[in-house]
Amino acid sequence: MLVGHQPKEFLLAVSGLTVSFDGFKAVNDLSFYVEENEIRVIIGPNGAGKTTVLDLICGKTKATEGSIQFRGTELTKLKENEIVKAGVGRKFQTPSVFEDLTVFENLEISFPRGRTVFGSLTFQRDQLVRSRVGEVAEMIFLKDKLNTYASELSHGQKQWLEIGMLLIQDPDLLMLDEPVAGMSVSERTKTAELLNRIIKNRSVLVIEHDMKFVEDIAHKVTVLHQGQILSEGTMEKVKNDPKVVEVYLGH
Ligand SMILES: Nc1ncnc2c1ncn2[C@@H]1O[C@H](COP(=O)(O)OP(=O)(O)OP(=O)(O)O)[C@@H](O)[C@H]1O
Repeated sequence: MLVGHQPKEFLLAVSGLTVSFDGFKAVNDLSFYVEENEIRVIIGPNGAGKTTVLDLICGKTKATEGSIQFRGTELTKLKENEIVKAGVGRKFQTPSVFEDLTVFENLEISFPRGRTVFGSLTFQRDQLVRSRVGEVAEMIFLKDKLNTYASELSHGQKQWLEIGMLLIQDPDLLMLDEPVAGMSVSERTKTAELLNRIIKNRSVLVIEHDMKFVEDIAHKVTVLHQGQILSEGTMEKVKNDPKVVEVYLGH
């Protein structure tokens, strides 16, 4: 057993993770480890099990077997809302911002602990929320759009706003499913900049197909194929791995 050997600094330790859908193992005995302040990218062909891995971590899908340890907490036993409270934020592929609210309001309603605070604390809380909204808006390049309705934002700006709505909750692990799909080249560059900035306080787990973007952000890449790891390491290493070229990059 390697238990005593496993270093403590992993933020996320996935081991022996398996999920069967009517006997079909979409994720099959998968193990990988994400460090603090790491950007990990999961790549792989369609149907490899990438989205299912994020579904398992955020509790949307329950594991058939295996373990997901997050800072020592076993996530497979928790409900989705408990996993969010434990510090895991997940963004889905399509933006789900509130179109008829402004950027400010979208960020404000995402601030944790709800809006009802009684008595003298209200003022302090308002100040805190406003300053945090300002900080996050700056980070996601929307500082000058605070009063703009989300419906008027570009697709890329909506994606950033949704990242902001997660950031305002200060998660320790942020999971993003194809964050740059549909973005312009300059928006992609800015998104890479954004991710590199936000990992000072957290780790990021990204599913991505855009290899240029993966090169720009990944500290480490995990290549999935048929629910298992085909290859793992730096982008340089995996892109030169003949197995990866054969099943994914060569196509
Ligand atoms: N709830 C479910 N019930 C049955 N089968 C499922 C379910 N969720 C996923 N699958 C199957 O598991 C496999 C992995 O799907 P998944 O969406 O995780 O792949 P992916 O790597 O994210 O693919 P893509 O790049 O196309 O998004 C697919 O064959 C899919 O049909």
